[in-house]
Amino acid sequence: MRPQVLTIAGSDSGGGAGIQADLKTFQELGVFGTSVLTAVTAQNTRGVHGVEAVSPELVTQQLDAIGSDFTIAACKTGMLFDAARIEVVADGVRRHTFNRLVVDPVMIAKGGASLLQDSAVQALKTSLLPLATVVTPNVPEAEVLTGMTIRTFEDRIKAAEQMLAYGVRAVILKGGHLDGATADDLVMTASETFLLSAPRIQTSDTHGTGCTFSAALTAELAKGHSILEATVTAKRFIQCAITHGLDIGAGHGPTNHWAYATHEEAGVTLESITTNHR
Ligand SMILES: Nc1ncnc2c1ncn2[C@@H]1O[C@H](COP(=O)(O)OP(=O)(O)O)[C@@H](O)[C@H]1O
Ligand SMILES: Cc1ncc(COP(=O)(O)OP(=O)(O)O)c(N)n1
Repeated sequence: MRPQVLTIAGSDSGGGAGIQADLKTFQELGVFGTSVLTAVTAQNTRGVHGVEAVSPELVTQQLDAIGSDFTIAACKTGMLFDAARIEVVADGVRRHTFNRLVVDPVMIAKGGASLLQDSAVQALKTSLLPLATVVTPNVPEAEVLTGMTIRTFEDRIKAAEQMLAYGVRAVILKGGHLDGATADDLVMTASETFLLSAPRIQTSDTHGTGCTFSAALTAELAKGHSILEATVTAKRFIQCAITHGLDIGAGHGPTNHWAYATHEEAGVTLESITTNHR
């Protein structure tokens, strides 16, 4: 039987991010995708033009519909909108024992639109992160979660250590927003730290990179792979998807969810890092 997975996220009408990116990624990686919608955005490659949240009651009904009928091998969260939705999602994850949980702490879209209310950050930290197997912040999201300014490599290590202390099993601090010839993601568990790197692709077509990466990670965890194995495959998936972009729309275009199946991936490396933490 195919592993069944769940994404709890917002809809991107443009199809490059959110629920749509997650389901395309699940399909490409051979797992059966289900979804719980938290919000609907009117969105295209140019930006977010409108947002409306789904009621907490309907979020709960969706979670219960999935949890009572499917065997969810892994689950991810994306856009959660506000503290009320975070609380019902955390409650549903607990009640239905969705054990392998990837939290992509989506806060701001590439165009600058807010996808999470500022007042929801505390709920994210105290209600959802303690349930998470992996949290996958980009640098601005990690700054909000830790209250730190992240500039140097040391800052990234300290921020990841702080986020581990929120109760997650692993932190992937993504480097898409940094400069440099490579896009480097810091991967930290309680016992090990790694730098996962790939050549940085010069493109503005990076809409939905974070959603796609976390969905690929979720799919691979659902297949029973370790956090590290799943992370490496997710990096390969997103590297192919960015490298072979689709040039759709006039703004930040979507990545190519088909590319992993049809192209060789080149250049992903994993390096063990020695740090002072346990
Ligand atoms: N231009 C790029 N070239 C190669 N990899 C990239 C590029 N931009 C982002 N990535 C990678 O895509 C994944 C998502 O990261 P990021 O873009 O930082 O997330 P988000 O979409 O949440 O801001 C990470 O593995 C990151 O290193
Ligand atoms: C509905 C919805 N969810 C999430 C995002 C953000 O996606 P992300 O992968 O972080 O990509 P960018 O916004 O950085 O392109 C979104 N835009 N919409």
